[in-house]
This record gives sequence, C-alpha cells and structure tokens, in this order.
Amino acid sequence: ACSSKYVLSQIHPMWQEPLAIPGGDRQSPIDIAVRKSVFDSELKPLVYDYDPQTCQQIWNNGYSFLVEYDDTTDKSTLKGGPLQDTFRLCQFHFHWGESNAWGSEHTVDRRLFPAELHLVHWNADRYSLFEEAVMEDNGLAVIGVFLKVGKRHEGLQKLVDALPAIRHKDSVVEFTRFDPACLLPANTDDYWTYHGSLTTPPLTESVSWMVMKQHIEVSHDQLAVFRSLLFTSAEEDVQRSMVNNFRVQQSLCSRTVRSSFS
Ligand SMILES: NS(=O)(=O)c1ccc(C(=O)NCc2cc(F)ccc2F)cc1
Ligand SMILES: [Zn+2]
Repeated sequence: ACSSKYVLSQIHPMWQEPLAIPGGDRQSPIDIAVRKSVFDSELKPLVYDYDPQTCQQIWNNGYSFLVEYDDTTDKSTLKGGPLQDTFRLCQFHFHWGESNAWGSEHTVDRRLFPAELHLVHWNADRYSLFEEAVMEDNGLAVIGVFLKVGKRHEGLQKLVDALPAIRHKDSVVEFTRFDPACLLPANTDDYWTYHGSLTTPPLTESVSWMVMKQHIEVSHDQLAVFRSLLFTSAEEDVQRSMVNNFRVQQSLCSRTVRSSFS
C-alpha cells in the first residue's frame, strides 16, 4: 500500500514556528500598515545592474525553488535605495499558497497576495562571502515583489518551463542567461523599507528589506506550475506538494517602516 505515491498539500512541518529566535525583535515578514509608514525623502531610487550571463542554475531546496547567480564578482549588483554599500545578487526564489487567496509573506494593510518574489543580495563591500554577510546587521538586502494573477508573464515562462525538471527536493538543472530585472515591476522607485530577518531558518536578523509598492502579474497557469513542485525528494514514500511555503507575519516591535514615496 505504501508503494502508491500520493500527494498531500498539508502545512509543512518546517513552517511550524521554531521556539528560540536570535534577538527576535526584528523578524520578517511583517504587515506593512501603509498609513503608519513614514515617508523618507532621503531614500534614493534602487540602482540594480544584473548581468544575465551570471545566471547558473535552478534547483529545488525543499523550501522553494532557487535561481542562483555567480556572486564571485561584482557583475550583478544592487545599490542605492536605503543601502550604503554595493550588494551582490546571489539568488532569487518565491513563496506561494495552495490557492490564489494567499501565499505572500509580507502583506499590505493585511492584504495577502498569491505569491511573493525575493531577490537576495549580500554586502560585498564589507564581507567576502554570503555565509559571512548573513550573520551581520547590514549583511543582506532582499527585494520583495508581490505577484498577482492576471496576464501571462512572458519573462517568467522560461523559468516555469524549467520547473518540471526540478520537481523533487535536491534536484538541480543548468539555467543560464536569465535576466532577473524582467521580474521587477515597471516602477521600482516606490517601495517600503525596514530592517528584518530571513523568513526561513536560521531567521538571522541581517536583512534590509525593500518591498515594491507595484506588483507584477503572472497567469493562473504559470502559478499552477509552481504548485506542481514537491517538498519531498524522489526517494520518499509520501510526496507533498510544495505549497504554503510562507512564514506568518511577525511583530513589528519598535520598528518603523519607511516609504520612498509620499
Ligand atoms: N525568504 S528570505 O528571502 O528571507 C531568505 C533568503 C535567503 C535564505 C538563505 O540563504 N538560507 C540559507 C542559508 C542561511 C544562512 F544563514 C547561512 C547559509 C545559508 F545557505 C533564507 C531565506
Ligand atoms: Zn524568501
């Protein structure tokens, strides 16, 4: 009876909250209460400069799928915004729900989106490796972009077409010449920014978050392919759909969310 593989979409144990959290007063994600955010005229536009040639592979890490970039040189960088230094792109990934009603990690005035994109960068001016930067206060910069279901996203399709090859945890395929800038909204000047953490263990409090005000649109069918991924490796008897891979909103504590727009 165990030989028949069946698929469950249950809350993955990983998303039960760990007990002890380092510090714990600047955790992510959060709800962005728009009327409580503070306009900061000092915030500059984001300056991103991504080289599609640095795209290397796409893989299923058992939490999400990641598109990884060569971050051994300053070829794909982010600066400006609230950032003092130059940050290198190391990977991007998504979080999504089992239905279009939820899936994002951040919310805006409690509004949930079906999915959220995270572009992960680390401070190459001050550290020499991601693993070092991830432990430091000003070590990481993550851009968050909300996804809404609507028209098909042409740039996303190349990525969607690669997903069946990495259905199971720990599967990886070569993935090249993908420009992550195509996943950014037209307007990247309007964002909210705050100091937070990784949203998956080890939840380290090293992230400058920049959440875009403008969302991008993907089609229902494109999002459905995300949900065809599995949390489980090929060897496991019970396969579990990779859905609801988001963390619940955390307390803002004494933090203020700043906006780059009034
Ligand atoms: N959802 S998110 O954008 O907040 C996020 C971004 C990156 C990571 C990550 O790199 N984890 C692995 C990892 C963490 C470490 F702390 C050290 C090494 C390492 F590989 C986790 C969550
Ligand atoms: Zn993430």
